[in-house]
Amino acid sequence: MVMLYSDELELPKTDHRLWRLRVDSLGSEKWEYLSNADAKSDEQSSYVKQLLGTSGFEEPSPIDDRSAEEHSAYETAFQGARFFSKLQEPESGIFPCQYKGPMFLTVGYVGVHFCAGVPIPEPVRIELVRFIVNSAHPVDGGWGLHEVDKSTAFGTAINYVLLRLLGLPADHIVCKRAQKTLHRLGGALGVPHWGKCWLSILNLYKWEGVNPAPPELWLLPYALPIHPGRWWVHTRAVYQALGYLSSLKFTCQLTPLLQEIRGEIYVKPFDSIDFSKHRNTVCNVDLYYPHTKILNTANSALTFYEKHMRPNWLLRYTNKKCYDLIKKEIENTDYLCIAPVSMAFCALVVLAEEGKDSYQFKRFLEGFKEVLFMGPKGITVMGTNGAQTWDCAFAVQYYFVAGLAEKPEFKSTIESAYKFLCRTQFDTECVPGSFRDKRIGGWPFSTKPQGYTVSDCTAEALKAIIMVKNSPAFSHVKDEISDERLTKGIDVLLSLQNTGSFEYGSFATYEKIRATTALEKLNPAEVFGNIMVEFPYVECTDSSILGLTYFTKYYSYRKNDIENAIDIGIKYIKKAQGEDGSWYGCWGICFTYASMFALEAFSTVNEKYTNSRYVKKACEFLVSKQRADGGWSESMKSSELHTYVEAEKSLVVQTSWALIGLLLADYPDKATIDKGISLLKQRQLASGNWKFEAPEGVFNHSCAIEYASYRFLFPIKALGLYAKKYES
Ligand SMILES: CC(C)=CCC[C@@H](C)[C@H]1CC[C@@]2(C)C3=C(CC[C@]12C)[C@@]1(C)CC[C@H](O)C(C)(C)[C@@H]1CC3
Repeated sequence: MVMLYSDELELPKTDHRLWRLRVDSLGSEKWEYLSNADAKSDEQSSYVKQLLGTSGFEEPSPIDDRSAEEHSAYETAFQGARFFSKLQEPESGIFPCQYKGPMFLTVGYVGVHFCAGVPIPEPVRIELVRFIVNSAHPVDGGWGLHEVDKSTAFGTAINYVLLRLLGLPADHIVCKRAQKTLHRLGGALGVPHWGKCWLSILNLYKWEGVNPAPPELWLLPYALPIHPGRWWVHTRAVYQALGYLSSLKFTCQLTPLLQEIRGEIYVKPFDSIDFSKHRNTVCNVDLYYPHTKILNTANSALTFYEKHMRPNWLLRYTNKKCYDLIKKEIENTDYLCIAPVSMAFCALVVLAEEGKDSYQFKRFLEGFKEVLFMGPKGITVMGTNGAQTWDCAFAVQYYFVAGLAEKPEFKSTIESAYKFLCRTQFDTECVPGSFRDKRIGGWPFSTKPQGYTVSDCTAEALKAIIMVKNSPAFSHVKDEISDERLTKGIDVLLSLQNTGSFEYGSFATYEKIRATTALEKLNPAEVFGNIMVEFPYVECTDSSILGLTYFTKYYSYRKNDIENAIDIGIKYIKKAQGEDGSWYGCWGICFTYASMFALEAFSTVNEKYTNSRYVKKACEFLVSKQRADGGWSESMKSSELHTYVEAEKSLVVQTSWALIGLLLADYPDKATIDKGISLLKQRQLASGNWKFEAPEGVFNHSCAIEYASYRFLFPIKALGLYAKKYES
């Protein structure tokens, strides 16, 4: 076991044998801490034992005593699948994972509890502290936007405040180091917009120093491109609630503890600061997307309007409208809201409107349990309430690709993941007036109650389901979902393709692109890129094509529409290819991830290395990045800098992505592929596990996020494809 920083410091730790993960049939994941007595009659699941390293996890026995290199690719995939199947929660069918990385989400959970005066359960408090301490930068003791980032003012200020609110004294070594780093970065005045909002909510900053997020935007005619109903769903959701909170200058009561913290996070005395002068102060280290001139002008005008012109009646009217919209969001997502950032802001709005003892606020407190996730380093708030649908869809597909799905060892893994996918399809529409599209037939990224269709999640889930439905080995469950329901999925998918004036043929994430990307000029978040409107994403376009092409193999429903959609989708991908043959990926790291998806999409329309110049160029790009040890290793820096940057050493997931691309493209040089395959074999432990190496995912160009299942899913696929092609 690695010695964690929190252990070195002898910080309190809970008894990891007492944690249980409760998963319901719709995939909601909630951690519980039991008493010793209760724990005796309630065994930890296999997943939890493995994750927390408590005793009793039964590792698969080694294949035999030959060395890793001597095993075939098929045997390696098989062994990997044996391990991975043990991480499935058998009842629900999901593969839980601590979907962690971002370091700006826990403030939502702690902030809401603090504002409402609701105590955080002691075991959770202890583990929240551990997680933050264990994620501190090893050199300077600060925190960044995400776990593997350099220290920034945002990360350091917010996580410092959290540690203090969670009970760590200011003279604790962890706080002292962090404070020093924060001061070196100029103190909390330099935190970006969302950080300023949180600090203001916590009475540690003043709202007059925060750029406006006027709720009045909701009163504009929808025809205007700037109407928030046209923004990217996440930004829309965050600013809807923030508009309400900031316009009311929502803030919690000043306590002696807060007064102390006020004295710790700035480089000068709190009372001497004129906050109104710091709306645009952002620490250089934090800045990813600087303000445009037009944003600064708009902010100045709006600040003037809010201070001198906004009538009270108008504010009351707009906030009522905002609250109505928030209530709709709550109803559409069963209190989860689209993701934890907006969830916390919405919880505060509900606290303000309905009070701490209301049913609605209590539901939020319950809902928060679903985004907290325990791990060996402690507890953190995840990027979403999990990655359930996404991981199940891949698991089902890749076991099939590798020829494993129908093996007796794995039939129950596939059956329960498939049933989960069938249960997760949307069967209700959103409340009218929510600015949401039709969703019946679609699939989410996480769970059905979360309620948001994602294009590629719909496509990948559809594909996985069709595989099971058409496999004779699973004929007994083929009626779990009707063909008609699949056609509804197709309807949703087709409805998501951009066929208007924006980025013809592409797919975005949750909705069609609703306004020009020029709106990005008004991006106020400072630390993220591409957040204002939906964008054409190559990965989403590729996955959607995969779903559509696979569907046409078995069904003739809307044949012409689908063929046309595939055709314009492929054309879009060709147009989006970079000079060097690669594509920039937005949700995985980075050029390797996107190039794999593109090559897979091409392969389904029979464009391969020998007959397509696009494919040939993409293969050449990938091959040019192979390292001497046969592996690939793209770094998170690629996503930030938009140019290929290599990490220190070859990585299992990166290597798998590159290999999958090359294998599906029928890249002719087997020796190149062999070298990559042997790296995957060597990196596998005898149990079938592959060690976690580096975050695999990313969002908004700047924030890394971990997909814990990828280190199994993609090697299994790569090895399986190889075995099918080269091993008889
Ligand atoms: C800027 C804000 C609001 C931050 C909160 C975090 C969310 C925006 C992130 C966390 C997880 C996240 C990266 C996700 C996605 C969108 C943005 C999310 C929800 C999607 C659904 C986009 C489409 C992708 O292909 C894929 C399905 C992989 C991801 C999954 C996670």
